[in-house]
Amino acid sequence: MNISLLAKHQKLFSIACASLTLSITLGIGLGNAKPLADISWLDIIGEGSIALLSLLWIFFILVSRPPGKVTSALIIGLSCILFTANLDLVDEFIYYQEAVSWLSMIESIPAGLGMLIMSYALYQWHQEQLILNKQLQKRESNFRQHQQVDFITTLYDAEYMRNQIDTELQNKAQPDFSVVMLDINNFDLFNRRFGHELGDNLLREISDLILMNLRATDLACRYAGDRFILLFPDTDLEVAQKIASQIKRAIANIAFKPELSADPVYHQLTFAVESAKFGDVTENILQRVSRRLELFKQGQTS
Ligand SMILES: Nc1nc2c(ncn2[C@@H]2O[C@H](COP(=O)(O)OP(=O)(O)OP(=O)(O)O)[C@@H](O)[C@H]2O)c(=O)[nH]1
Repeated sequence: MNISLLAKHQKLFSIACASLTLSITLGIGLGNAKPLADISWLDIIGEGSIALLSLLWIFFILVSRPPGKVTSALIIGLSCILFTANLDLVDEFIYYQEAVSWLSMIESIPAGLGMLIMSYALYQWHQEQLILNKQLQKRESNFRQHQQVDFITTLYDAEYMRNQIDTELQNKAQPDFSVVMLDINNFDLFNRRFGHELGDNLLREISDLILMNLRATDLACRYAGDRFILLFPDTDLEVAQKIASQIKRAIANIAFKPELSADPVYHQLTFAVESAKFGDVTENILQRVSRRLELFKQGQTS
């Protein structure tokens, strides 16, 4: 839930408010109050809860979803339902005059329309989720654990990678996966020159570039500081090396422009690759790839 999202939904917020006020003023303005004895409190509870829940749903959608087609359709659909629910609620307290009996006849139309719009919104939401799932695939393997997500890059952390390597080792008698460790060169210098906040932005941008260059089955995690770790299932050393080189080239060719400056800063990565061996345990693989990376960093050869 993100209350600041409300500011991005001013139009949708106005539509929901308009539906609320219009239904109440229409109902009250065109009718006369019922005597207390004629009021059915059971109906009020039923119809009131529909109106209240529609309002709650509108609120939670507005503070949870970014602007877009799906959010708009959900709010417009719910506002129509809210309109009918409110008219229903209000007419528990009033009698309509003869001249406006049409109001009772048409009051359920917005709800029907709202359900139709909501159905369209839910279908679009489903399509949106399919696309998001595809993007998520490279960020997570077959297990979801949100506490293990790195706050800055939104990649999973080292612990998650350890669990995934454990799973790979347990699943196969002869392990056939490779692991790549990547480190940004001179990241400390970048931090000192441009500040930590821009350093965080750079980590995010590099994570996105890494993800773009992975295959659907690969997994990227943030290992520590300016270090990332990748898991390539069913992949030998040679192929892993090739993909890591593509990532390194992609990042080396991107012109990062910190502080709205037109002067680009280019970044180099150093990486090391290791393949799992028969009888390996996770920590051995991580130590090997980390040691190899340190060697490369000293010579800056990869
Ligand atoms: N902005 C930002 N900086 C971080 C974060 N985590 C670690 N760092 C910084 O990353 C830098 C890592 O420094 P080093 O390990 O010396 O890495 P380096 O400067 O790239 O040096 P080489 O790897 O030898 O090229 C330090 O300045 C840390 O403060 C983070 O989450 N955000």
